[in-house]
Amino acid sequence: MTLPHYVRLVEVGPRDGLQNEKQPISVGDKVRLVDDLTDAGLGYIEVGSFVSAKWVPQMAGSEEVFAQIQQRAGVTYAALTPNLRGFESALAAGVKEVAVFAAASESFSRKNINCSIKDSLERFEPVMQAAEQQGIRVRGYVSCVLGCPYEGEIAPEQVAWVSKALLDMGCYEISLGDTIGKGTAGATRHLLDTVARQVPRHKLAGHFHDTYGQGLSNIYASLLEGISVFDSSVAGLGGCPYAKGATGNIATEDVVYLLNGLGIETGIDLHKLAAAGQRICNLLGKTNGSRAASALLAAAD
Ligand SMILES: CC(C)(COP(=O)([O-])OP(=O)([O-])OC[C@H]1O[C@@H](n2cnc3c(N)ncnc32)[C@H](O)[C@@H]1OP(=O)([O-])[O-])[C@@H](O)C(=O)NCCC(=O)NCCSC(=O)C[C@@](C)(O)CC(=O)[O-]
Repeated sequence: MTLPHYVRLVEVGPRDGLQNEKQPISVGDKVRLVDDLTDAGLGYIEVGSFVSAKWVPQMAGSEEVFAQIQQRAGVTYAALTPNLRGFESALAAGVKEVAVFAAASESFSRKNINCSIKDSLERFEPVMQAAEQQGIRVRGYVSCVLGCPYEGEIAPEQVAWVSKALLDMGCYEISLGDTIGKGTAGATRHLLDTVARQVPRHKLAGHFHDTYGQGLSNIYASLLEGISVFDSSVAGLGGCPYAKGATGNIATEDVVYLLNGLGIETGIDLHKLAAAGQRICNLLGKTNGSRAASALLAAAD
């Protein structure tokens, strides 16, 4: 398998990265992060989510964040919407692309969005219809594709089934989430091989959390399987409120460093990205989760 010439990165730091933070983060600080990421050359930024503030308090204020960010032409600024109410709020905030999120695990689905997988797909139907009417593209997420914090192993066939359901519903791309970061390169290849029988590879994206330190190798395994879209989080921020112990996504800086080494184009300025990641880490009082950024910043001192 030849590697792709271009990889599209979906920056999920402002959403997946910040949603799990315990301390309050001001709208201004979220806006600054998104603007820094735009300036670093990210072409797709998941800015926030329109979910219940009781469930995920940190995402309250997404409307204000959308109102205040400096949107650059050609960059996609997206939001998560779990139901029609969320979609309508996103629309009112001027959001041009949304994502719905399902799970391959029944238990995780109930913990995360308080309903079964089947009910979640039914909830997404009106979102899909409204989005089509408004000309808004919808991305689909599937969580727990390489393991569930409540059920353990998840059959790849189950992931394929949920992914196909989202595709058939109208999602233009399906992001496969290793929510607990337990997957290995071997498991990733096996998963992709199974899912690709139901969903074409060019419609799949990889969303790897780095809990077990396997994120980069899972991305490389996915590249070998013909996947060219990856979600990542600046400075490796994040976790999942419904997956105990899960760390952030693989750090965007580390992915860019990997891709640069493979001669794969991303259009991202690694130095600006590293500075953006360090700025938000300083603000949160966190250690930078990107090895590449930490090394670059230390070398520049
Ligand atoms: C889906 C619901 C709302 C169902 O929540 P529910 O309690 O089943 O639904 P409900 O309709 O009974 O609503 C409960 C309350 O929420 C309100 N509500 C209802 N909808 C909305 C909305 N859109 N925006 C704001 N408020 C809303 C509604 O008005 C009501 O308010 P109350 O009457 O109690 O004051 C809830 O479970 C929820 O918000 N869950 C959030 C889950 C979440 O954001 N999880 C993290 C993102 S997913 C993720 O991180 C995984 C991913 C994508 O990164 C991939 C991976 O790594 O695996």
